[in-house]
Amino acid sequence: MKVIETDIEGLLVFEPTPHRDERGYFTRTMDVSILADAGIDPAGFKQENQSRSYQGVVRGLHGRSNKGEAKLVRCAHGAVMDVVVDTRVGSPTFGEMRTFVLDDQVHRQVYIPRGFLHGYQALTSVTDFCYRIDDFYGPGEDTTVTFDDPEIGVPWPAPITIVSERDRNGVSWAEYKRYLGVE
Ligand SMILES: Cc1cn([C@H]2C[C@H](O)[C@@H](COP(=O)(O)OP(=O)(O)O[C@H]3O[C@@H](C)C(=O)[C@@H](O)[C@H]3O)O2)c(=O)[nH]c1=O
Repeated sequence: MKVIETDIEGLLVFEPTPHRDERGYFTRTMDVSILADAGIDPAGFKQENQSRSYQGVVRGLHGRSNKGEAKLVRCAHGAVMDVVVDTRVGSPTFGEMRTFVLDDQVHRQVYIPRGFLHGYQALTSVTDFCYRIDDFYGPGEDTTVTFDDPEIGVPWPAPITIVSERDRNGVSWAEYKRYLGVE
């Protein structure tokens, strides 16, 4: 499993080595020693979640108030375009967005530290997305910035088919920055 640092502090990509044969494939999806070497406490994860999305579905951009929530995300079936936005006040990359294609071929995972917005678009007819989070679900702490905020400008690669009510009612990035005490 390769650990790839990105140009955003703390944002890491994990790239396993899948073994393919006539039956299908085998891949490791988590290794506590590799996580620990990368500075991530594997015991810190409290929940693992899985969601299924149909082609074109967009989820996000989601954040969490108070201390935030770190995530280790991957696409178990199909493909997504994953997107993160650094919302850590004082970070040199505050407000910057990065995107990653995650799929069931390369099996890359992204570790998203606390203090980011996160979202993704399903690119395949049936898309299963799995992620660990380092805190228990806190519905009262959900925050949502609108997926189509023009200032953030996420380059969603496919026609958008379904967006939840929560996500349709997200706030603008300008409003979120005011909430963070920026600008
Ligand atoms: C995330 C979550 C949702 N739920 C419930 C709440 C609701 O009834 C239903 C669907 O929730 P949501 O619409 O918020 O699900 P979803 O839009 O998939 O939310 C997720 O989006 C991606 C982009 C993330 O980054 C995740 O952290 C999470 O926010 O599941 C839980 O019970 N536990 C959880 O941990």
